[in-house]
Amino acid sequence: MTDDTFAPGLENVIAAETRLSHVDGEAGELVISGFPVEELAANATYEETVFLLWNDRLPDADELDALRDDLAARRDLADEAYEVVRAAAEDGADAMDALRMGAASANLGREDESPEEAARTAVARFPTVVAAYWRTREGEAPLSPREDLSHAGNYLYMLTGEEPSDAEVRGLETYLNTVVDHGLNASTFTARTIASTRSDVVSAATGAVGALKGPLHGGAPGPVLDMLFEIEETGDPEAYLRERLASGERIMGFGHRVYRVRDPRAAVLSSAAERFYEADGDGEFFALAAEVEETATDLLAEYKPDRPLDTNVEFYTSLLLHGIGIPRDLFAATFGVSRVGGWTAHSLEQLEADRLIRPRGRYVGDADRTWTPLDER
Ligand SMILES: CC(=O)SCCNC(=O)CCNC(=O)[C@H](O)C(C)(C)COP(=O)(O)OP(=O)(O)OC[C@H]1O[C@@H](n2cnc3c(N)ncnc32)[C@H](O)[C@@H]1OP(=O)(O)O
Ligand SMILES: O=C([O-])CC(=O)C(=O)O
Repeated sequence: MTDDTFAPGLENVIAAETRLSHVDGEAGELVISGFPVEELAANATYEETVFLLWNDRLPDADELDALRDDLAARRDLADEAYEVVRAAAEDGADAMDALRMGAASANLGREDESPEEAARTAVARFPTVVAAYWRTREGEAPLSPREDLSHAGNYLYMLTGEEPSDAEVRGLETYLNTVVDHGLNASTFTARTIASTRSDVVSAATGAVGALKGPLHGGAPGPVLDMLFEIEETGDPEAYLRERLASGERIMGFGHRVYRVRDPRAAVLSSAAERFYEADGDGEFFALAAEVEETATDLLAEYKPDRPLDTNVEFYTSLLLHGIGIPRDLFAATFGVSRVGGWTAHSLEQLEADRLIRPRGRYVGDADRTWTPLDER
């Protein structure tokens, strides 16, 4: 017997078993490989986080050194991959399109790698793709990755050409750890679907970039920052937000498929971000953002009383990344630089499960057409 239950958007459908992360949407809690996000985000390096996801335990000191060295040695792209990224930047592609093209080329010269090795190659090379794109777009030559810097530190170095401060590295690591994995979100589901066909990890990560790009998923933080600057200009958060809501627009950085309360990652990112604004004497901008958050949640309750809509991860992502100095146009791609850790771990888990993902559709088209020859239509 077949079950004809239709779940548009697959809402509440359990499509995989995973040990990687658990999202409790009612309580507003996120557990990543056994750790509350608050604990992991603030303490781990990104290398420790990906080790944890790939191995289901924390590394000891030797294992961590070995992973750091291995990732660092994989950072540089093949010349042909740099060409792809350069062509994308010179053609005016946005960062997510460039990342998709670069991701697809990330294992050039290494196509024979095992799934575990391909996972490391993808994680190691995503920052190089994004930084090479950015430098080219800014009219500067891409910088070679530095093996002596951490994953996060090297990404910042490749973007700016300067060695980042410890605070910037810690801020970025907190961000990368916070957003590395989040249940069966759209891009992760995409990666798992691709892996379920016994395809490869780099293909899975490349498809996932395409899913992350959309404004309902990873594309929101750029528009959040634009909104905050526009509100700073007008000086009237309530009037601005009312106008948006009255015209039926969605407020970026709010609402979530699973959370019915404030996304726990908002608190983690907000406290990491606040330090940068205070240190830079820009506390007023941070305070404005907090006022916008409060006003937006009040107005969302007024305009959408039937649906609890609260702050999601993207609101404070925009503030933290801006505070660290990541360019606005790279926010979504920097999300990809983190989430590739989750995508690769899910791909490995799905390869292990070895079950083709293939739901059904409910056919709502015509059922009784007869063919009309071309000259009679
Ligand atoms: C990392 C991430 O992916 S986090 C999400 C990042 N995306 C954003 O911030 C974009 C803004 N938010 C949204 O578009 C949505 O809240 C989503 C896509 C994240 C989740 O949406 P869904 O679970 O599909 O909720 P759904 O679309 O059913 O929304 C329910 C109702 O709330 C409204 N709503 C949801 N989010 C918002 C919002 N941010 N602003 C205004 N209204 C909203 C919808 O318009 C809908 O109203 P309706 O029933 O009157 O049509
Ligand atoms: O879980 C989701 O649907 C979206 C999200 O917050 C994420 O991918 O981090």
